[in-house]
Amino acid sequence: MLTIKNLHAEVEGKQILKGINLEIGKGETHAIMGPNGSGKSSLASVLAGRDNYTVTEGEVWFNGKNLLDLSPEDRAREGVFLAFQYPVEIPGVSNLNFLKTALNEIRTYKGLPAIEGRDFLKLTKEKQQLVDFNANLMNRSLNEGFSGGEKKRNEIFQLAMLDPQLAILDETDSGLDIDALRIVSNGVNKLRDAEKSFVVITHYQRLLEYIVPDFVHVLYNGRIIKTGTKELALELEERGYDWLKEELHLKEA
Ligand SMILES: Nc1ncnc2c1ncn2[C@@H]1O[C@H](COP(=O)(O)OP(=O)(O)OP(=O)(O)O)[C@@H](O)[C@H]1O
Repeated sequence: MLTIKNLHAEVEGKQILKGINLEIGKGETHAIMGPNGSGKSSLASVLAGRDNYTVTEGEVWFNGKNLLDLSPEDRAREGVFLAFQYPVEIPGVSNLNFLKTALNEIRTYKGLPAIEGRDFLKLTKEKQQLVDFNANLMNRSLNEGFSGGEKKRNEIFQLAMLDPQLAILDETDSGLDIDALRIVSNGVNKLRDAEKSFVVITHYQRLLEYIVPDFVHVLYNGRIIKTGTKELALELEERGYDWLKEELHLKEA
């Protein structure tokens, strides 16, 4: 479903991604770990199409389409979803209106009619219960005044509502209390199925005890330097990243 080949990207003239290769199959969950500044969020941004990044080399294919040729909006309509590390507040736009507009954009793109008000409310209730999202937050302005954890939980609610094929979760666990971490992880697990793929960016192995990945990749200085299974995350938690640099004879970033 997603193939990344030799992806290089820069921001403000600085090379950040230096040859990423990654293959994500349908229904798979991949975790991306790596030291601060290694390029994890940059990879998420490039996949979502943030315009301050310039792709200088490489290819990204999503379900047979050249993702890099598509606008950020069309990537979202095609089924790529990014849960932000720092979700933005949009005062004056209610959470529900935002979701209805986004959902209808996707439906129109797929040639489907706009969702009926009644069906939308039914879907909202169903998904709100599925991911255990506080109903009171749904009518408020999008993320305005939400606590850090509420914003992260809202990202998962949006994910449930929009039902993308590929969800990229950028440090969704940061800022969550212990209960919220479990709730958010349960929400993600309920959304996992044979058709949907997840890329989970995290610093902590703890999250991967809840959302068990099929693969764990280590991103270092703009490249994936090691791939393993969930045991690799455990090893990183115990040993940090320095041993890997030594093992692979890598220079400092
Ligand atoms: N707009 C920008 N201008 C200049 N440098 C940038 C910009 N955005 C990102 N960078 C740099 O790109 C590098 C990679 O950043 P990125 O946020 O992708 O790392 P990360 O692996 O997600 O880090 P963290 O774990 O700290 O979130 C960093 O050195 C960062 O300073």
